[in-house]
This record gives sequence, C-alpha cells and structure tokens, in this order.
Amino acid sequence: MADLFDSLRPRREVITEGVTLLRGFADSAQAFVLMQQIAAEAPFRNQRTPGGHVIRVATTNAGDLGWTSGPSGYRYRPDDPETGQPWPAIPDALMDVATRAAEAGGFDGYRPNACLINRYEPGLKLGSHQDKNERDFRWPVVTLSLGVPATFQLFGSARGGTPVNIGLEDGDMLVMGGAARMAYHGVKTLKEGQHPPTGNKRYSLTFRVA
Ligand SMILES: O=C(O)CCC(=O)C(=O)O
Ligand SMILES: [Fe+2]
Repeated sequence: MADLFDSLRPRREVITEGVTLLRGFADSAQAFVLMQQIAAEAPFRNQRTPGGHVIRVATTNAGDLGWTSGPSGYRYRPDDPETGQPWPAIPDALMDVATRAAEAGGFDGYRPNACLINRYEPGLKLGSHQDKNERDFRWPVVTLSLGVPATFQLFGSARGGTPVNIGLEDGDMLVMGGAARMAYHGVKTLKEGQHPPTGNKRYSLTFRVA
C-alpha cells in the first residue's frame, strides 16, 4: 500500500556516483505482459552453477545474447540451451524504456543486446556478486523491477560489509554504471507479499550490453 510519504520520495534519486534510482519509471502492466510473452517462448528455468548447485532464482532471457550458467561456467550465448532456438527479441517498448532510463542515469545511446529476467519467490535471495560477464563495462546495467517489493543491496568494491539498501518496487528502474559498474550487489530474501498481477513473486529484467 502506498504510504503517506510516497509523494515526498523523489522520482529520480542519485544513490551514489553511477547509481540512479528511477521510481515508477516503467509501465509495469505493459512490461509484465511483454515479459510473459518472452517466457511463453523461452520458459523460466532453474539453471545450475558451474559447481552443480541449482540456482533457485529462475531465469530466462531476451535479446541477441542470453546469460547462461552450467558446467562450463557463466556465459552469454545466442541460443536457448533448452530449446536450441534464438532467445526472443527484446520488445521495442522494453528497449525504449531501458534506453530512456539509462539516459536519465547519465548514459546516452544505450542499446542493450541482452535482457536477463529473474523470478524470485518468497524466501529466495540473490547473493552478493559483480556483473562481469559483459564485454564493455562502459555501459551500465539497467534493471526494471516488477511485482512484490524487494531490497536491493549495494555493497561496493568488496563482496561484504555494510550495504546501501535500496527498496525496489513495481515499475522502479535502477541504473548502475560508471564508478559503480563493478560494484558488488545482491537482493535480500523476498518476503511474503501479494502484488495482484505477479502474485507473490518479484521479477527483475536486467538489461546489459553483453
Ligand atoms: O533482481 C535484481 O534487482 C538484481 C539482479 C541482478 O543483480 C542480476 O541478475 O545480476
Ligand atoms: Fe547483478
């Protein structure tokens, strides 16, 4: 439920150098429909880490390249290993909102070629990590959040320590680039919640130049 202070929170907030939060920037209802179309072609799946552990946050991809994980490591590939088909294209409306978000975060001319989609269920989290499988770190990673709110943790140059906690809600976008491009980050355990279109789940669409 929206609280009294929502109207006092800035819609665009620079969290730290290179990190900009854009509250309610995306049309989340439209993004959810487009995401479901992607998932109809390339279903969510639980990948395994290179060490063989199941990654409980389910994933799929859109774009020329998709992020995959398995015995041979982490890599971007043009085809879905489950189907052998190319990943679905990034829909125009999502490409457009990613480009506009990057611009609002200070990065003009952003044309991501990969969109990793994560699906979180209650009790699932994403441990602290760096996004470092991309080829050009001059471009930011741009995230669109859908559904149940979550706490994004921005650590910095070390995996641990005291993070900056950023609340991400339905339709919020986060731009992470520049000085923060290689910052360690994660997502805290998703709490039980209900968001009518997504039920008890949270989705994140992370756009990358891979
Ligand atoms: O779910 C999020 O907001 C962050 C996802 C993320 O860091 C990743 O997929 O690399
Ligand atoms: Fe990440």
